Amino acid sequence: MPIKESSPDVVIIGGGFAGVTTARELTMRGRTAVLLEARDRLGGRTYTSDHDGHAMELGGTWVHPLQPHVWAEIDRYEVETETFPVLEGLRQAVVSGGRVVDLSDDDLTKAVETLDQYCAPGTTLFPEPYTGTWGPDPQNLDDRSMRQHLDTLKVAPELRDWVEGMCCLTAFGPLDQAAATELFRLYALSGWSAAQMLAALSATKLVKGTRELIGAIAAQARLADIRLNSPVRRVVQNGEHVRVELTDGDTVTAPTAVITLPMNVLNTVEFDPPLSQTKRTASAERHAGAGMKCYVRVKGDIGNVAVMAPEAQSVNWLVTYDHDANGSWLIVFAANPKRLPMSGFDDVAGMQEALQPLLPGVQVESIYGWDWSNDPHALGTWCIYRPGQLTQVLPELRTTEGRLFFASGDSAVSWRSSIDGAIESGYHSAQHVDEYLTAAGHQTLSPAGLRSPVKA
Ligand SMILES: Cc1cc2nc3c(=O)[nH]c(=O)nc-3n(C[C@H](O)[C@H](O)[C@H](O)COP(=O)(O)OP(=O)(O)OC[C@H]3O[C@@H](n4cnc5c(N)ncnc54)[C@H](O)[C@@H]3O)c2cc1C
Repeated sequence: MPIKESSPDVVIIGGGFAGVTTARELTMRGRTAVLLEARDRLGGRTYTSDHDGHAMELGGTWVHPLQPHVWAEIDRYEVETETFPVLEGLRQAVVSGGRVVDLSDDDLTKAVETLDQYCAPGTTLFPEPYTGTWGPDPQNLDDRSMRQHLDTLKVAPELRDWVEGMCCLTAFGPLDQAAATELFRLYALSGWSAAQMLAALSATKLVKGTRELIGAIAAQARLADIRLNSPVRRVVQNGEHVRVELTDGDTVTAPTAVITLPMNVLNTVEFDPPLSQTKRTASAERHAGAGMKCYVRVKGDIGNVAVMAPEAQSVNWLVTYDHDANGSWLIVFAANPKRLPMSGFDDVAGMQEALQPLLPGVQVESIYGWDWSNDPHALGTWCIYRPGQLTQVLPELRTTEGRLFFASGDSAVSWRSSIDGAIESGYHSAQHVDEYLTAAGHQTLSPAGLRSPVKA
């Protein structure tokens, strides 16, 4: 049915995990929705792409049982997971003092203990991390950057450089722009344990990719009319409804709308009346996540290796993804792509130069990745707040404005900046919309798929 003719209960803007979960949860409540997604695919900042025989994750990848919402979905749809990277025989190293220092098991234990030390304020700052609240902050840590907090760490250079590399991986942006509290929060969510945090952030992935999971959720959103290639340009609230205008001139009207746009993208859509000043300021300032993740094909079998590097290096982490007789695929993370001596994903020589400090002598054959920061529908990577944004921005990003409800991994209660957070926000937004519609007297449908097979 053309969008013009449909009259759903809700318009959902955005088809990432937040939007698709909202659509499914609304279906479960007998509510109809039109979901408008700008891209030609679902998934948003998760993107499983087939390349060289691999289902490569160009965006969100790692999931973990400590993340309750995504794990419940994995369990529900019986999605297969696998451990990654291959820990057995993994050579771990850190770039320190201009050389590659191999880390023994003892060294790694010390490095993880140093990370515990770095994250220790998370114990008092986030005593109940799953509630999205925070404790007293007499030292005003909310205003501290990761860089400033690193400067308080007095340890051996190799340990400091390893922890600095971890900060780069988490911030995925310049360390003076990322809030120290972001790492404390992840530590608290992981049971106040650096070892568990490392596992939560990089140990488990989906065998067939995140597309299998979002596909399973979308398949159950039976009362949602999911429209791809449907970029929204304007959202107008007037009287009894919300009118959503697409760039192609089409419109869709409903009593409510759920906005799942990334925080950095909010200002690219016109809202009438305008969104709150705090939401607009947050979107203009952006969060700090602006790094580059890509897959790099190198010559020869380099074995299973993971190398961490501090901020002075243009590449801050690499890990073997796979290898065969002819070569290996690496996953490469650069927290600050402006430091990279390369012009684009076709600049093999630039990437080869960037990798030398981590893997001396390595020869690069090709690069495969996605430029999230210049992607108009993302304008950044995962959401890492700047100093001060936790207290000044987060509660407001979730706040309903009239008939507009907000859901996003960027404003989730617990595992914000992850797939889990996006799913969690979808649960909440659907519940809030349903309550609103019920209070306003809108009847629910009995969705065909949910009707009881038992005849009275
Ligand atoms: C490189 C990278 C690595 C990551 N690694 C991990 C990881 O390992 N584990 C993890 O849990 N998380 C990871 N994340 C974070 C995770 O992917 C996100 O937090 C999560 O996917 C966000 O989901 P969302 O639905 O809130 O937002 P999005 O996925 O961004 O969805 C928003 C949707 O809105 C659409 N949209 C934008 N503008 C418009 C418009 N005008 N009209 C209509 N639609 C529009 C977008 O196209 C998009 O589909 C990573 C992210 C990146 C970028």
